[in-house]
Amino acid sequence: MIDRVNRVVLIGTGAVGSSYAFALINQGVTEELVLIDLNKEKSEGDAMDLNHGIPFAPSPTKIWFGNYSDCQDADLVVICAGANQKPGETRLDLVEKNTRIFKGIVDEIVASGFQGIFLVATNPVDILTYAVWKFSSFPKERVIGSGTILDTARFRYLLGDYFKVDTRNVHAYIIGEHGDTELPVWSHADIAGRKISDWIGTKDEYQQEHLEQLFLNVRDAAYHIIERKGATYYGIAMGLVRLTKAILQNESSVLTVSAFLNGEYGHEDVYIGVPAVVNRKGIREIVQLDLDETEKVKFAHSVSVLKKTMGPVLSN
Ligand SMILES: NC(=O)C1=CN([C@@H]2O[C@H](COP(=O)(O)OP(=O)(O)OC[C@H]3O[C@@H](n4cnc5c(N)ncnc54)[C@H](O)[C@@H]3O)[C@@H](O)[C@H]2O)C=CC1
Ligand SMILES: CC(=O)C(=O)O
Repeated sequence: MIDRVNRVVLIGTGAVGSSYAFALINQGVTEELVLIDLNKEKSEGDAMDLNHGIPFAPSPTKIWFGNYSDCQDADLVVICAGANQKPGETRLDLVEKNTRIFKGIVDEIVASGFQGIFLVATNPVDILTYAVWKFSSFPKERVIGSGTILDTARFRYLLGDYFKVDTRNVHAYIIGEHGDTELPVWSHADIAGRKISDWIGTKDEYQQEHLEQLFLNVRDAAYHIIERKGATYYGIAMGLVRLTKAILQNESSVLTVSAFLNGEYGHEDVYIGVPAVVNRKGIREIVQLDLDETEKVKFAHSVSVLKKTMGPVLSN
């Protein structure tokens, strides 16, 4: 339970940021929420609008349009600022633009005296989480990216839908880059303790090729949504609230986040999506799944694509 006043500072109140703010107050997760955006008018308007919903919230949240000095007393700074993908663009296409934006933002946050935890959602999220770690010089445990939390949620949702079971009984992870090289960990995917591979064939309609297509729908979900409505935001907003709760309420929950690898999974010096135990201190530990050979190769490919992309941008 919350035993002190928690403050969350949100940088970037666009589609993702404002959806996060809305979901956060609806779940009564923090006592204070500060909104910051380059577009001050929008951010100020959001603070007014959200405050008017507080009488309907499960518990009060004090919300205001603020500035970087408010980060000094923050427990968590969540960054959703920056460009999003236009139809046809990949997340990696955003790397240069958003890294430049992040340098300015992180410098301001650090200058405030902030001592809490960074949570990054802006894309390409794995590389920008690495950039925050590098620009801030914070301990790696206190810099977290949303990683594949959304992809894992999409995977569980689609598996639950396919097998007609509650998604909360589906235990399955998407790991790797939050992007085109991500992979499903089929070797450790189960429903209620029974491996997904064992469900195949138990009914005529359960077929392996359907699962392959299901994963492609997970991997390409952002493209499918962006084609239809220009951006995705509700899913990630709820994922960010889930992470916020795990952190502020010291849950030690296992969530797939972008975490710094220092030998885990046989790789180092990269932020990438893996299951990790998340609590008030940030990332307590990475959960190392015993990947099969195919999964190891795919994961290594994902690591190499991230390193190759961020090399020219973050090498100095
Ligand atoms: N990690 C994930 O799973 C997901 C990540 N995203 C990413 O989240 C990011 C934000 O997406 P949207 O909210 O749709 O974009 P948006 O364009 O609606 O909002 C971006 C906001 O950032 C603000 N901003 C830009 N530069 C800033 C600066 N220097 N300081 C403060 N604020 C600044 C803008 O004024 C704008 O309000 C994108 O990079 C997008 O790709 C989106 C969905 C899922
Ligand atoms: C945009 C994005 O990263 C997503 O919806 O997965």
